[in-house]
Amino acid sequence: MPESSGARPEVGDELELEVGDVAHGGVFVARADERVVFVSDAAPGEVVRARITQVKRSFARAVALDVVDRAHEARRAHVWPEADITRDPELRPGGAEFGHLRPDAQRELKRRVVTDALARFGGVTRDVEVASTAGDADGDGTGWRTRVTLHVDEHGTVGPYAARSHRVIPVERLPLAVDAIDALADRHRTARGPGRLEFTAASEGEALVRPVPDRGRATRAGVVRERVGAREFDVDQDGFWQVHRDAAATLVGAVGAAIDPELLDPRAPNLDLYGGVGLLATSFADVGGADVRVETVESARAATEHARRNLAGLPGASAVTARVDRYLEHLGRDSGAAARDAFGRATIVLDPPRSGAGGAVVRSLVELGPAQIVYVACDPVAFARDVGTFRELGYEPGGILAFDLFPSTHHVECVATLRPVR
Ligand SMILES: C[S@@+](CC[C@H](N)C(=O)[O-])C[C@H]1O[C@@H](n2cnc3c(N)ncnc32)[C@H](O)[C@@H]1O
Repeated sequence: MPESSGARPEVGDELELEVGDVAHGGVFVARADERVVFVSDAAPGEVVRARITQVKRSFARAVALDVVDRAHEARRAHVWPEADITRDPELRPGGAEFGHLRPDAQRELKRRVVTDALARFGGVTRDVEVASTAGDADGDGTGWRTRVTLHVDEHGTVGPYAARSHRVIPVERLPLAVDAIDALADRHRTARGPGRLEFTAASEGEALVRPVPDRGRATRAGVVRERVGAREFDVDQDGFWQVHRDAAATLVGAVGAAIDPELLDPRAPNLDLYGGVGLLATSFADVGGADVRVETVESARAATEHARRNLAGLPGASAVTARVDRYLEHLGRDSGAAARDAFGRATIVLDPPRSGAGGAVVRSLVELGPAQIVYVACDPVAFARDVGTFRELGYEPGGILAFDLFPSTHHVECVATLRPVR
């Protein structure tokens, strides 16, 4: 067993650490001098030599320099050679925290994070399996990103940032990106800086790059076309779209499967909250037909305008630009008894940003009393907190699914159904 030095760790210290379980954020828990140390580039059970990179009052951070003993059975050479443990940590690009482990082991770690978050913050004891997308079943965790941002430093060097830093790291390849972006980025190794380059590979057309300088004007973002099954969606080059090449289809299918058709009233005021360009509004039509009433609510006006056009083939669909919290407050305040009764028959899908919906939005949703809620979440802790609030207010989770829509990173997507306990 490695020994603790007994002294408070300092930034730059190199220690031998015994690595425990995974924590949220792509790091692993170890201890030095009774202090929790979150170690990156490690794996549970390993003994690593690690360098302390940050010391806070209640915890420290460290990065693994090499594995001293008990290398994890799923450890492999990192899919991004520049991010490998054999490199100086200062020169490792960030954004692929699990790339040193085989995909099955990555999904097992994500399972533990989701399961633990649900128990701790949501009070839900549930083992949630993490599924790969159909296209990734035999994959190695590469070739999936259709959106990539690279940074340009003041010398014109292009690359990702190092982990927890704004230092640009030049790299030979972008293994997590789809081939079209990898090839295009190869032709943009230097650029006029400082600023960033935004790469997009939509389902239709060539991959695109858009320079966004820190000073001065960026070129105007164009519109790209995405295809999901037989449907097409226009989206601004700088607007939100699910990043994994299979994510949109996976989520439309998962939300459609999560909506109970028996509870979907086609004439109720159904809602698709945080709707973007209208992607998940189409799940309502998949379950209940093109005439199902559904309003998609999104704060970015440009996205809502696309949503209106993207959903034009669905007569029951509408799109409004609004912040969800204000939209729900307004509904709660201004609805008469008949409208409130109608909300009791509604199905509501919500897909908030990483920070989750938050207590106020959850309370407003529960006040509307919908028949069923489908919650799509990209942060397990924010999701679990919101599930906890739903439960306090009388909505219980039914099925909870998780998908590995961000292979080789620590991110994971969850989809939960919530119903009132009547
Ligand atoms: C995770 S994305 C989901 C988009 C869409 N459901 C999809 O799958 O393509 C979250 C969306 O919420 C929007 N958004 C963020 N905060 C919001 C708010 N307070 N009210 C309404 N929309 C918001 C963002 O612009 C973004 O389009």
